[in-house]
Amino acid sequence: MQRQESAVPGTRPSAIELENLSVVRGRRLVLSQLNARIPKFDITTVVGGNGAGKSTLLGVLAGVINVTGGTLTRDGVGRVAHVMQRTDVPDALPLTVRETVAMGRWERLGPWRRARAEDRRRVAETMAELGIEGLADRRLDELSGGQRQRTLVAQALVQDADLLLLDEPTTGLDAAARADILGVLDALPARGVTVVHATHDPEAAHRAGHCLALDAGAVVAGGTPAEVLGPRPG
Ligand SMILES: Nc1ncnc2c1ncn2[C@@H]1O[C@H](COP(=O)(O)OP(=O)(O)OP(=O)(O)O)[C@@H](O)[C@H]1O
Repeated sequence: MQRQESAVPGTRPSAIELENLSVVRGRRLVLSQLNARIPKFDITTVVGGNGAGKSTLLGVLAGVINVTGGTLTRDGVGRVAHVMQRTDVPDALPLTVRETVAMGRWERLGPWRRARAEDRRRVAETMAELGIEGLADRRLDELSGGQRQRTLVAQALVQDADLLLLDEPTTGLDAAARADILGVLDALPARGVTVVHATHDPEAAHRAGHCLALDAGAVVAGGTPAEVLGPRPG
């Protein structure tokens, strides 16, 4: 039986509520009657095996995958930034790290796409936060996987979005890159950002206020990471 979620009095208000949400992709029902909530100004981790529906759920939250049934209610969610799985991003674009991060500001620029001092400041500050300022003039195709991933996270952060969605951002990274990215995410709720982070990494999944476990396109558990995953590893 599915353990469905409902808002418990005293918990943070929801940024997003999903009710009986279904998604068909191709001819396959990939999310089925899903009920879940994403608490505001908190980190929600999404766990589940390969094919459980994590990326599809992020795509729905990003508004790039259409729902087939059910409802999605947002509250106070304006700008959304989405860091897709690294394998879904072309890595041979002839762009530098600085240009790639600066693309995250495009939506904020006026019709002439002229970066203002504030845009340049946010790009520089975010590259420093992710430890890639020394790579600013390197092209994406000259980076390691971990350096490229830091760049993609920086491009999302610089958008100053209300909702940040990340699909397995630490997969395949060394311990330092992983710790840097997770440390940056930890600080976001206090800055008024709601974070949803799909991960296969048990320790990362615990670094959240809320956790959703998916299996075969359904939420099988939702609550605190300890409730959903058991005690923290280590
Ligand atoms: N475009 C598509 N057309 C048809 N089926 C799809 C499509 N994209 C994904 N699926 C199917 O939807 C299901 C959920 O896929 P999804 O990528 O959301 O899972 P996931 O939990 O993110 O998996 P992983 O951990 O492997 O990234 C899988 O069975 C997958 O084969």
